[in-house]
Amino acid sequence: MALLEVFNISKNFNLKPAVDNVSFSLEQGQILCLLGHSGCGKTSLLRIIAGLEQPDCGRIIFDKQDITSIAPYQRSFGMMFQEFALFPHKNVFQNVAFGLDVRGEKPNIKVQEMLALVGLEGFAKRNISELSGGERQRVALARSLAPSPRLLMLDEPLGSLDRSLREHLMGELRKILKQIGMTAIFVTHDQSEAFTVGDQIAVIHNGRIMQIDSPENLYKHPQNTIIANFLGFHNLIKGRVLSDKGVQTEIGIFYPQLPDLNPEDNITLLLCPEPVRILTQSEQGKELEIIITARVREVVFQGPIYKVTVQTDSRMKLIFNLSSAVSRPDKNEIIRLGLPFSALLYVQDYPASTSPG
Ligand SMILES: Nc1ncnc2c1ncn2[C@@H]1O[C@H](COP(=O)(O)OP(=O)(O)OP(=O)(O)O)[C@@H](O)[C@H]1O
Repeated sequence: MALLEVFNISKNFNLKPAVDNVSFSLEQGQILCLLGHSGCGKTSLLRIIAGLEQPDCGRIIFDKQDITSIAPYQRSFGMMFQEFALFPHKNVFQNVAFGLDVRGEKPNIKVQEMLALVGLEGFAKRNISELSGGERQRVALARSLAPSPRLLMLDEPLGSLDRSLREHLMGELRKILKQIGMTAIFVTHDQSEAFTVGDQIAVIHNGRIMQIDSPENLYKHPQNTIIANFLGFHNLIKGRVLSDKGVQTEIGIFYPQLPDLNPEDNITLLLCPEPVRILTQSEQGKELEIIITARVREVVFQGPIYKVTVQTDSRMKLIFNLSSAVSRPDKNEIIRLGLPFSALLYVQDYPASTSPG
């Protein structure tokens, strides 16, 4: 049974849709990430759920109650923003106690509990100016969790931190939210953040949800070209459906799993960048393997992988992730690459003739 249900929410600003017919549901204790480029409508959607903005149409149900029109404070939701706005003149304890004070609750035990939860025991008397960026974010998290919100909304909470700290804190954040079973919506434009923190990810484009899925499903089965591009997949290959359900492309005829399509339909296939291997000169490809012969154009070492750009005879550029445990291919070398057939996926063109679900 879903805790939060959002039905057909839309919101226009100056006649332009910021949120466009969005529906989704969220179970108790789940973390949903709203992922998308700047300006795609993530914050607007969050503000509508928080009650800070009224939708033009649609309904929001929380714990079986229609909350679409009720005031933000009556929703008992928590929020944490990138500009965490801690009170600089109050110490750590007073900051975390803020939401409890407002409700007239005695803060002592709860504040200590929250500081322990975020790994800041012993920090209660510190001034905010004496904290690092990461410690401030922990205080902000403790402050938003202290009043035990029914739903926590986080808008780019790690955006202002440097990369290594962000990477550390995103894992911590998920652990903390899971430890207390908090239901949360987390807004980010950063794919790795969404993959680390979310149970579910909703990819948003022009105010619409393109796909809502687990991180793994999203990565393994991006449904359309917008999502594939957003996830950083480069190998999008145009093709034409043949009468035997094969697909004619510039680099050969393939037989990927296809939805119900007609012969002569023009479609796009995604060739995933991994797993891929280089075949030796004499080696035959394995059964059920796609083989591509191409010239190496660029090799970039990225730790566990080489990012290898190759160019086929038909001048198509493709990019693959090759394990850096094998020897580095040379620039201009002609190589044969082997990929499993499962690396070739059908992706819907977007915008398409039919709108996404
Ligand atoms: N109060 C407002 N008045 C007018 N236009 C607005 C308002 N709030 C948002 N918009 C517009 O709605 C669109 C979506 O904005 P929103 O802030 O929701 O996007 P976002 O995905 O959160 O972006 P970012 O990641 O940059 O914060 C943008 O085009 C923005 O300019």
